Amino acid sequence: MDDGADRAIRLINVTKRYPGQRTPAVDDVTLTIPGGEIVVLLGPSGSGKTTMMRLINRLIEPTSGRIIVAGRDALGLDPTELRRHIGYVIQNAGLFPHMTVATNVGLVPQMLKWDKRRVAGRVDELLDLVGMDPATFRDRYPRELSGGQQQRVGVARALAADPPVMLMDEPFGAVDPITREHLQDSLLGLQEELGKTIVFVTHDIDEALKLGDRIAILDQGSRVAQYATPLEILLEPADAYVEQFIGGGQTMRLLQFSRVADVPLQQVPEAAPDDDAAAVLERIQAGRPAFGIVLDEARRPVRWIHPEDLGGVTGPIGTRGMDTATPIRARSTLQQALERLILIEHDWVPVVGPRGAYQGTVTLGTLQQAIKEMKARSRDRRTADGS
Ligand SMILES: Nc1ncnc2c1ncn2[C@@H]1O[C@H](COP(=O)(O)OP(=O)(O)OP(=O)(O)O)[C@@H](O)[C@H]1O
Repeated sequence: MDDGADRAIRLINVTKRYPGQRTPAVDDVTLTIPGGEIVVLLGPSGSGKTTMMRLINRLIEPTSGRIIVAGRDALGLDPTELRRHIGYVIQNAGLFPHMTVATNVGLVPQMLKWDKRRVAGRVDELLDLVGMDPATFRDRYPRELSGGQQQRVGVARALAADPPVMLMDEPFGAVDPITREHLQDSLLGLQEELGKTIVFVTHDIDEALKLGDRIAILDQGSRVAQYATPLEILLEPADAYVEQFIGGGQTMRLLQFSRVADVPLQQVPEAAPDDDAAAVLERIQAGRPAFGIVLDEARRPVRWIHPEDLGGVTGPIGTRGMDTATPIRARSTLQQALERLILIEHDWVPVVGPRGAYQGTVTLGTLQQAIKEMKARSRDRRTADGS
């Protein structure tokens, strides 16, 4: 069974002291990055994040300590061999300006002496994967691309030899906020498909919360102030340093990255257009507030239905009721649910899962309750720990 252990990265008592520097850039750091996860290194300027990345792919050597990549001692491997197992993406993509997109993306396969046709096939496949049409983009030069497109090409290049490990050093730091969101979403989509071990460096707490399966919050010398899931960091910051990093707005952040799928949804009576009006009326009258949802034969939400829609009606309910408007997906964040609730006329939104099938309903009350419970659980845990 693959539990990710063979793709993990381990830093064991790693120290890096640059020549002539009084304090080490990385000071006795021990950290395990589990295989198949996105681990975000979050820390202020100068905390040694880039140094850690460069140590992992052996662009620089540690002063002391051990680094294990995918089960092998990185220091015992030939650096070129090691870098074949590690994709590296940096800010501004680091594309070679005098090479076309195709040449940039195909660099590593070419180095590995793949034949021309295989390289070309792989380049097109990768451009597709990062959402760029190969026919449009393969012969362009980096200067003929937007910043976001350059980043996508940078990601494609890093994925070229299908490395199990990806190091991403502020890859989206230099693009506008909207492009940045798109790039983050497409990274999450890619990761769902590829399951790489990804180390991702950022200054931005929101980016860290959105992307990280775990986040390592670093202080000077890469001291690990806290290493935990986004939820744990928000609910139980380890110390004042971490608290200051999270800043205010803890509740907004909980809404921002918690998913609708993770909270208990309200269940309301369900009906089909063929159901008998009197029977449906009886079922929905019992609820508080009294309403139900009409689903089509694929369980997709169609209409909300209230007692006043059904008074005196005989036979099937047919098209009575009010359109549900667009449902939200279970994968949406609570913040997206809140935004939808504020924008629409009624106070509830249907939630759908795969193939648009109805799963439950979200209301302002659902959101309020979910946040209260998250906070209470964390308080209880802290009390139980005696901390
Ligand atoms: N080649 C070098 N020679 C000497 N000192 C260096 C070198 N590279 C980095 N440093 C120092 O090591 C420390 C950590 O630098 P590093 O670039 O790893 O930090 P960082 O967390 O990535 O910062 P930023 O977020 O600003 O990129 C800094 O104090 C920096 O000045």
